[in-house]
Amino acid sequence: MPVIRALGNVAKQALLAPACGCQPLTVAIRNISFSPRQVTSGSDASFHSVSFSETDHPKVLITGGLGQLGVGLAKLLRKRFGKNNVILSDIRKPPSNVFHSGPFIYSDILDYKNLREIVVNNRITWLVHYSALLSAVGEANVALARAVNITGLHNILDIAAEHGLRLFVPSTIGAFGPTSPRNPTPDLCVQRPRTIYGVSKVHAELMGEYYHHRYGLDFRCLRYPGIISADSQPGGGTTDYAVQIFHNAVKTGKFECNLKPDTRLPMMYIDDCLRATLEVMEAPVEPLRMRTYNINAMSFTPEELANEVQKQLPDLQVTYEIDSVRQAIADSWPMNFDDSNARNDWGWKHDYDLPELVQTMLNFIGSDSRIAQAN
Ligand SMILES: NC(=O)c1ccc[n+]([C@@H]2O[C@H](COP(=O)([O-])OP(=O)(O)OC[C@H]3O[C@@H](n4cnc5c(N)ncnc54)[C@H](O)[C@@H]3O)[C@@H](O)[C@H]2O)c1
Ligand SMILES: C[C@@H](O)[C@H](N)C(=O)O
Repeated sequence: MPVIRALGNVAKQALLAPACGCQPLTVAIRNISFSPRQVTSGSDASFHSVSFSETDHPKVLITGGLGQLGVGLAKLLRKRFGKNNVILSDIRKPPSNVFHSGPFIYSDILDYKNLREIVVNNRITWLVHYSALLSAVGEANVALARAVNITGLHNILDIAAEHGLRLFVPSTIGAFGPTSPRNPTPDLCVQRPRTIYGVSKVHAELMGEYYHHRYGLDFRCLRYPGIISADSQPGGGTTDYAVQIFHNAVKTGKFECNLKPDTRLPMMYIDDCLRATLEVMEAPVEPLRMRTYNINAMSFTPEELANEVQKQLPDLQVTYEIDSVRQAIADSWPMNFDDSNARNDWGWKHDYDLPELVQTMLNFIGSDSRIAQAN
């Protein structure tokens, strides 16, 4: 493949002569949807040029879509872009309501060719990469977390660069560690997390930004706080207690918390999180001074959350049985998140503070359990 070899030579020259600057190379690469994997492997794959008119809706693929966040995001994006323009994917079997609500496809992010086939056959233009092992589950299975969160991400980056996709990868408050400023934590500061989850997310931030600067990849990343949702279960994180308390409060009136009562962490209601994701994906390029932004809504401790729930359900009894792994993780994470750059650059604004969050969660779970009892 002479074109690929020629590109490889250009890339080598650019690396050997950094004084020339990489901008011309970046522009050339961007225009032909260059994939670093194609050049280094010398594969026979052809280049793809994806052109869409301004009025076309994006064609979106969501990986890891059956977790806490993916189904809600698919619903939001389908409302905006049309049901068939948003494909959910995962390695798990979808429940029937999800299967019947729009396109679903099997996709293992560790299988590069399968991913490429899906992107090509469905003419994907936006990729939302949700697959991951979260903080607590990751510590219990470091090898798998490393494979999914790091090797999987490499596949995603290469596919996105190769096919000129707009790529969203969420990061997290977990991308910070005990040596980061914790109250508040700004966008740019020391990031030395102590979990495989955090390490893999810092890696994702850096690799995405590198691909953006080096190859022109349209990479967008938000660092989410702990996300709280009523109709989807968290996948094994440190902030899961803040979801479980609502279910237990409604169903049993008792909750055993696995974090200490004064553990303060940034949190957000799922509707705010998903709206932020859509907004940053739709944002024009010009105001995006950075490619990775903190977003925040509120910060609270288990005790403060319990007090707010008890305003509605005064009989709720909360006890504490500390999980040492989760506690150590939480103690190394931000207590308050500084998201002023997101607010200034692309207009981020949250809707839900603690009282609205609690009211909304209890309404949702309460009505859900009343329906279940009636059936
Ligand atoms: N939920 C939160 O509080 C939160 C906070 C910050 C960041 N995030 C990030 O948002 C994203 C979505 O989070 P979530 O809470 O929905 O996660 P989750 O753990 O609930 O779901 C992750 C999904 O990834 C899938 N998956 C695992 N291995 C896979 C593979 N090899 N190929 C394809 N899919 C695979 C799982 O089956 C699962 O459905 C993650 O990247 C997470 O790090 C979440
Ligand atoms: C904070 C977030 O990344 C996830 N909910 C976790 O606790 O692991």
